[in-house]
Amino acid sequence: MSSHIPRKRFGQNFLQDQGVIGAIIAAINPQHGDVLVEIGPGLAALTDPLMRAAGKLHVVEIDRDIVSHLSGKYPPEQLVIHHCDALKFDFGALAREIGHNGVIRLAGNLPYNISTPLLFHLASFGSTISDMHFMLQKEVVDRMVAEPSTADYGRLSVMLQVRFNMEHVLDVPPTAFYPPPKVDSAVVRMMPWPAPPWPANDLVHMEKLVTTAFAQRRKTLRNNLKGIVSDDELLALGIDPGCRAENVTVQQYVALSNFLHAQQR
Ligand SMILES: C[S@@+](CC[C@H](N)C(=O)[O-])C[C@H]1O[C@@H](n2cnc3c(N)ncnc32)[C@H](O)[C@@H]1O
Repeated sequence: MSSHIPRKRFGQNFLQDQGVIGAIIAAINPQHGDVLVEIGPGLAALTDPLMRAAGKLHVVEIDRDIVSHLSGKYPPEQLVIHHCDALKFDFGALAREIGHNGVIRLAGNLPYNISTPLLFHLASFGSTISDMHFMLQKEVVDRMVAEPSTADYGRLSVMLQVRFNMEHVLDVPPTAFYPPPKVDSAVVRMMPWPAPPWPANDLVHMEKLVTTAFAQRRKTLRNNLKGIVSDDELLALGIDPGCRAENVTVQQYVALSNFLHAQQR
């Protein structure tokens, strides 16, 4: 389908570097019989090798032209195409329907314009997804895996690290794509914690708290959480009220959320 004109509004930057494609497939390590789902197959750079290795592949694609191209190229016994918006797609329902014990594997070179909302959408399906491998802007991957007390550490780092064990897999330069994006890219591996090291009692509560804590990065935690928690309560949890949101560890956010949530009940 060399005639396909890449659509900017769908974040279409197609992988063309065989070395990079091989490295991503090696990182995913697909096995025959794996129940694998790819988001945004595009012109099948990853789809083809994933499908061949697993024997069968499900894909979620929004672009009608790409859907008709793929359905003409691959038989439905090998490639099952879900023509829809990944942001609205119910991956939990698909996992219940096709998963191994209700669990699927996910992969994709994600459209960068929706990467953050898509990550939050996917996080909501929890352990129905056994692992995810995604290509994203490098800047987003840096934020996902960031350690506390660094400029990259924020809401995304905390809310993903509490649910997933994450690993930066490789960096990918713009030249690996057609057309080349303006930014560097990176591949990240995300695995739900089998037993969360810091179990949060209510992730919705924690998300609201973390969003409030990071509302103004340069303000102290005391100021951002005014009226929500006292200095004494923060100190009792081992958190310095005079620090900034970026200095608070995931474990401390969990402890704070669990404490405040228990008080509300
Ligand atoms: C960066 S391209 C990757 C294409 C291909 N996997 C590759 O690596 O060459 C992103 C793909 O996601 C698709 N896409 C964009 N927005 C989408 C959405 N909301 N839901 C599902 N697919 C989407 C695009 O049409 C495109 O095929």
